[in-house]
Amino acid sequence: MKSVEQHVSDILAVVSRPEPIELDLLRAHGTVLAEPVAAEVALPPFDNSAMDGYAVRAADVAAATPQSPVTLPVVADIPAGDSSVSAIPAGCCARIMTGAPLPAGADAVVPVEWTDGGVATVSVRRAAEPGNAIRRAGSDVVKGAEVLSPGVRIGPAEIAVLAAVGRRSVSVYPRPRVVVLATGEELVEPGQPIGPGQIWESNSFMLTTAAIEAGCEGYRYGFVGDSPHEVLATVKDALAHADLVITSGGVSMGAYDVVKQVLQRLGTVRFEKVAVQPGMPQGYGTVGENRVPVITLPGNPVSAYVSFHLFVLPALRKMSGLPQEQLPSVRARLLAPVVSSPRGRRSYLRAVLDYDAAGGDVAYTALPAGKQGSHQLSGLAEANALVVVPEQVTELPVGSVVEALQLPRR
Ligand SMILES: Nc1nc2c(c(=O)[nH]1)N[C@H]1C(S)=C(S)[C@@H](COP(=O)(O)OP(=O)(O)OC[C@H]3O[C@@H](n4cnc5c(N)ncnc54)[C@H](O)[C@@H]3O)O[C@H]1N2
Ligand code: MOO
Repeated sequence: MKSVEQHVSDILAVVSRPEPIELDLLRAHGTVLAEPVAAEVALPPFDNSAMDGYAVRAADVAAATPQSPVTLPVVADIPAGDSSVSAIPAGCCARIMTGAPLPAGADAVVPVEWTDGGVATVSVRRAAEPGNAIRRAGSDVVKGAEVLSPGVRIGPAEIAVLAAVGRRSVSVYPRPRVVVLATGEELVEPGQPIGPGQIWESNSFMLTTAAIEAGCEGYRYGFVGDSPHEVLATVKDALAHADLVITSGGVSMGAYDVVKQVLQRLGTVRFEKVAVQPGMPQGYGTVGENRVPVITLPGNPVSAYVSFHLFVLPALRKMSGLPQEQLPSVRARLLAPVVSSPRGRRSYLRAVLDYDAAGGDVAYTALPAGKQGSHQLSGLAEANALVVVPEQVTELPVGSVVEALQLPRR
C-alpha cells in the first residue's frame, strides 16, 4: 500500500500554482500575496503629535511645576491634516491635536492634561522632556522597507498594512475554484424525505465548506447517482468551472463504484489504496483537455473529512500560492486507550485535544472519540484534533504519549 506522504507528493505533482492577478484591496482579502510590498514613503511620513496638547520647546517649560506654572502665548491651532503652521517662535506654543504635523521650532508636546487648556495663553504645570509625545517620521516604517512578503495570506492586518502604505490594489494568486461532486444512488438532498435504503447527502456540503474555509471558491455541484453516463456528463460540465474537482464516493471495490469506472477511462486518474485509516481508497489525476486536477475521495463521511485534511489541503495550499505546511502537531497524553488500529495503516483518530497546564513537557491531553467508524459522523463536530497511531502500532494504553494534529480552528 502507498504511504500517506507518497500520496501527498503525487497529488502535489498534478496541481500547480496559478499566475498572479491584480485585485482591489478588499477583494484581495483571503487571497495570498504574490509580490513583495515595500513602503514608497516613510511611515509616518512626517513628525507628528501623539497626543492632544501643546507643541512647545522643551526648554521653555523646563521650570514648570504645579506650584509655579509657566505661561506661554498660544500662537497657532494645528488640527490633524493641517500643515499650514510651519514653525513657532521661541517662547511661544501651538495647540496641537493627535496626528497633526509638528511645527518647526517645537521639540515636545505637552498633553492638555498638564495644562489649564487655554486658547490665547496656556498655563503649563509640568515640564516635558524633549521628544515627549512626538511620533517621528519613519518611526513605524522607513522609506523603501519591505512590509509584506509574498506567500502571506491577506487578512485584516495585512489589509491595514497595504492600505497604510498607500496600495489600492495588489498582486495576488486567484482563489482556486473548487468544484465538489458527490456520487451515490442512495443519496437524498437534505430537506427532502428519505425512503428505505436512503440517506441524506452530507459530503458535498462538508467538502465545499471546507474548501471555502481553506480560502478557495467552493462550488457544490450536488450529487449524482450511480449511472456512468450521468457521472461522465456531470464531471465534464464541472471541468469548465474548476481549477480542482473533488469527488466523493464510488472509488472502492463495489460493482457500482462509478467514479472509478468513469475516470479510469477519462484521463490520467489513478486509483490506489493508501495505508491510512480512514480513507484507504483514493484517486487523483487530471481530466480533460485542460488537464484539470481531480481528487477522488472515499464516500464514507469520516473518510472524506480526514482525507480532505490529509490530501486535499496540501493541494489547495499549493494552488493558493501558500508554502507547504503540515497541520500543527503537538504531543498529547491519551485519556482513553486505543483498543484496535489496523496493522500496516496509519490511523487518524478524531479526538478532543485540551491544554494540560500540569502536563509538564507533554502539554496536552487527547480524548479520542468513542465512535471511530468511517460512517460515524457524531464525534466529528466536537473533535479538534487527529491523533496519529503509527502503522506498526495496533493498540495503545491510557497515558501513552501520541502525536496529535490540530484541525483548522473554526
Ligand atoms: N470489498 C471492499 N469494500 C470496501 C473497501 C474495500 O477495500 N473492499 N473499502 C471500504 C472503505 S475503507 C471505504 S472508505 C469505502 C469507500 O467506498 P466508496 O468511496 O466507493 O464510497 P461509497 O461506496 O459510494 O460510499 C461509502 C459509504 O459512504 C456513504 N456515502 C457516500 N457518499 C456520501 C455522501 N455524499 N454523503 C453521505 N454519505 C455518503 C455511502 O452511503 C456508504 O455508506 O468502501 C469500503 N468498502
Ligand atoms: O478507509 Mo475507509 O476510509 O475506512 O472507511
